[in-house]
Amino acid sequence: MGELLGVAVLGAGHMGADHIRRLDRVVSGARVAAVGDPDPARAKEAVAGVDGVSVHTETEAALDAPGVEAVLIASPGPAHEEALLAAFARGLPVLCEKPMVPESARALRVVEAEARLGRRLAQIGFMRRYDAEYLRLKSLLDSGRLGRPLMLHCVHRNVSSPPGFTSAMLVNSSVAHEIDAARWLLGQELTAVTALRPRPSGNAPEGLLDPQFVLFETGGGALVDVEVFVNCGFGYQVRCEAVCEAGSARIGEAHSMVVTAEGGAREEVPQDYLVRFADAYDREVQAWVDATRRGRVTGPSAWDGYAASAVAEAGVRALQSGGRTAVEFAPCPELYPQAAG
Ligand SMILES: NC(=O)C1=CN([C@@H]2O[C@H](COP(=O)(O)OP(=O)(O)OC[C@H]3O[C@@H](n4cnc5c(N)ncnc54)[C@H](O)[C@@H]3O)[C@@H](O)[C@H]2O)C=CC1
Ligand SMILES: O=C1[C@@H](O)[C@H](O)[C@@H](O)[C@H](O)[C@H]1O
Repeated sequence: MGELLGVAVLGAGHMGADHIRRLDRVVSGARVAAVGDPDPARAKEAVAGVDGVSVHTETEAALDAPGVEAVLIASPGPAHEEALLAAFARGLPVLCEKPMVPESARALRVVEAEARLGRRLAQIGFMRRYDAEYLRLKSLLDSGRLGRPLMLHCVHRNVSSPPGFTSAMLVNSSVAHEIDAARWLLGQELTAVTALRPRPSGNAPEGLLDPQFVLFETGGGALVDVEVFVNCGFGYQVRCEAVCEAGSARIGEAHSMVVTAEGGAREEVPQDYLVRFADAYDREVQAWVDATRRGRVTGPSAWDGYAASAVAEAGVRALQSGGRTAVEFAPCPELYPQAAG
């Protein structure tokens, strides 16, 4: 391994460009060695000012480029399976943006490929596990001070959805974060889901079921509800309140500035996830680089990625049918000791 971990970044769009900047200027111990994106203009724009990086339009060429020792996948979800399997075939450690693979059958193929290797190579980009507020909530719940958790009430709002965002993506791209966070916070699997569709907002693109209200049941008897609203228009808001036997705890309101002036108080609302979760992405990527340089793989696993996809898939079926839908899981390979979270 070189002095700095050489990373190939696949996908140089919104997230990929931000991760390239992060690897180049924020985290220590790594450098961007190669970028792969079928759109060379986008790739070149993302690497402007980055030294020693080669740009490729093919995944394989980026992974085989000189100096590549690890891979960060930030291409669209449907491209992740191929990229993960190509990284596994080369024994390269991977940080893969969520959703690991949107379809659960294909996500399972990734789990099975890693299990065949007999060692973990993949960390999945559920960055909320690295957010300071989520970490405090997790630590409080784990301490038992509030007793057993009974319910999580979650809110997930985006200013607007990107072009091509579908009704299913509200569940398998946006609520995917709450699915992982709930499994991790509660240490319980999500076993059934019901999805309700209120009247769509007039601000949502024609045909998009936005907002949605998604209710999960857990194996331990808790309930998790999520309001997801990806064209709310006013800001990026992610909240979570845990209601337990002996108290409740709420996160998601403490990261903005309140300006008091001219006879009133105005609270700033972040406009997107790159602002709200900036510290979480930094910690996530630093933890990945540090672990990789020590030859270890930590953080959310390929199994967590598969489980999130299986739960989200049941959520999409529930959205279509309007009924309660049970989640079906494949058996968990021994490589992943903790099935839930
Ligand atoms: N953790 C988080 O909070 C967030 C995660 N994401 C995830 O990051 C990933 C990328 O999302 P965005 O950057 O918003 O998308 P984007 O559409 O802005 O960028 C995607 C880029 O990937 C490129 N691309 C397409 N096919 C490719 C392939 N086969 N190999 C390599 N590159 C390819 C496109 O040309 C484009 O430059 C998705 O998985 C998304 O769910 C996105 C936003 C936030
Ligand atoms: O992962 C993300 C996006 O892909 C998704 O579309 C957004 O709804 C989330 O807020 C963001 O964190």
